[in-house]
Amino acid sequence: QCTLWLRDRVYPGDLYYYITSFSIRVHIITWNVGSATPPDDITSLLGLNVGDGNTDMYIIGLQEVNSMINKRLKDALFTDQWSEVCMERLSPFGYVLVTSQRMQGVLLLVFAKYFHLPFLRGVQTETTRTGLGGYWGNKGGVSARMSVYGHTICFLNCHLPAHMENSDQRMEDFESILQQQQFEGQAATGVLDHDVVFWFGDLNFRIDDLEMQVVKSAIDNNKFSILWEKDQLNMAKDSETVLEGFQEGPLKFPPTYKFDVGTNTYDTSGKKRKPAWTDRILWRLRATAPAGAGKRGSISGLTSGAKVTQHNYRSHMEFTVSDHKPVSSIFTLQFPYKVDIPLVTIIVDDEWNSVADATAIFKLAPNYSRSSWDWIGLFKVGFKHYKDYVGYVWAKQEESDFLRQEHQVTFTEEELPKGSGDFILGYYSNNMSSIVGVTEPFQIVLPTSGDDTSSSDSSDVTSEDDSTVVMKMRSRSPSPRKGKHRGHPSGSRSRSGSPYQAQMKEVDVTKAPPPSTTAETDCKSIGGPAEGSSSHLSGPEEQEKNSQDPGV
Ligand SMILES: O=P(O)(O)O[C@H]1[C@H](O)[C@@H](OP(=O)(O)O)[C@H](OP(=O)(O)O)[C@@H](OP(=O)(O)O)[C@H]1O
Repeated sequence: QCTLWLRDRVYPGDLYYYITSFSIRVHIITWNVGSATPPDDITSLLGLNVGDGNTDMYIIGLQEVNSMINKRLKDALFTDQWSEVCMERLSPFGYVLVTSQRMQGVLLLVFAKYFHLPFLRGVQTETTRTGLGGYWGNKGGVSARMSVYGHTICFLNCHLPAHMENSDQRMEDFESILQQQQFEGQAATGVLDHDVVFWFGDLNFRIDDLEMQVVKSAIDNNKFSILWEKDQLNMAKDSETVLEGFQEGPLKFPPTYKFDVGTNTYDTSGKKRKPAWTDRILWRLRATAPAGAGKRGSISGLTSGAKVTQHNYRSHMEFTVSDHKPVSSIFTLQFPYKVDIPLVTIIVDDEWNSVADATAIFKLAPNYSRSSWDWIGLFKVGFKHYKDYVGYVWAKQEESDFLRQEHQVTFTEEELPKGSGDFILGYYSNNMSSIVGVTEPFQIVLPTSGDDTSSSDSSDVTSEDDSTVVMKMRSRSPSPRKGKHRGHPSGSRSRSGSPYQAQMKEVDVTKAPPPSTTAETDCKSIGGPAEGSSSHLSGPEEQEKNSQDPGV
């Protein structure tokens, strides 16, 4: 989890506050899965068998995820098998899918421990196709960016062109991805503007010059250093400006390409590909501001000082379903300060023993911009994503509550699970499209009367075109709240269906650029970087709602 300690005091302008240093642990995986279905057990890939439970985030970048499988599942409103298996394995350990992005076979999944959700803000994703001169998404990059406790991080998963002779093309495509991926917001518009960038994927760089025999003999004798200097990416690091600042750990594992499927034997097919480290994980810290900057409150001065420590960088030979081996790396990211004031605080009793106990109090931060479409979800511990709720209530504020600091919500019997279990409450901000407040786990022990209402997984998949598929979560219930619609809190218009449905409706009708979120205001107010927003709301629909919303 986050370690936190007091380090220093600074006086930026009139503000007086503490700088705290904290760290998060990030586990990154890249794997060209070669259109294979997921293996039964990916425990060792995720390190769940050996981990100390201190990983805060999992970032999983896959390439060559079977598009045909996705197309079939898309019709059935399910997600792809790889996303499913990752969620299945990680959710029991408290990891929730924060965001995902898919472009044909290139898939990026971002997971975090559920209690980090309120501090992961401005989540946005991007895709860039570079296949067929930019028209086809079989090659390219998908990224996810966010601020993590006030520090901007971008994860970029690429599948670059194959083959020995295409080293220059790979570099060109990488540059083109960097140029094209622009996020909304003031401080971090491009990938390289983020405090920390992780770049990984099947980058497809090969080992130049050396004969097959030499390469294989170096591998057999664990003399990888002979190969390092002929690795095209290593060579490019010396000459390509765009690679300045990118760092990579030593390649102490055998080349991860190309294997006969089902074996640990390098390619014996007619193609006879030379082994290569095609699958890589690199990172880059944003250039530190000049000395002295930030003393009087410069934002750039305060965003510098991030430190990345790589704990391991390895391949996983035990996985044989693909012609590539997976590669993983674990990092600690250390930052000089931490934004940890949630926008919404929810207070709940330790136990709900009867329906009458099912209440909670929520408090909004003064700068939080609420929407009348905000809701509070009841999640079973081990939930997979923010739509994976058992029940929900609208985060209603009565007009008479307007000046009060605290607001109460009540769950009715139909929103509660039967039997007992551990649950949390999460406050979903419609403007920010994310959870902005969570409780600690509490127990619900209610009389059992029949079926288990814990939700089952499903997700919606929307497609902008044939090559880009964006997964958006939906309630796990087959048809959430069908036939038991809850009224809208304003009372002036009723809303049927789930909060998800309400949100999707708004997404459909809004085209205007999203507004800055209060999260960003929050960051700025303590000197953090201004952020982009992933909010989908603004424009007429929102204005119409605001005019009816007692809380706005
Ligand atoms: O044609 P594009 O869309 O570029 O895709 C290529 C081709 O399928 C390559 O096969 P071929 O060599 O028959 O052209 C294959 O190389 P290998 O079969 O050598 O692996 C590449 O695999 P990756 O190297 O895994 O990306 C894959 O990315």
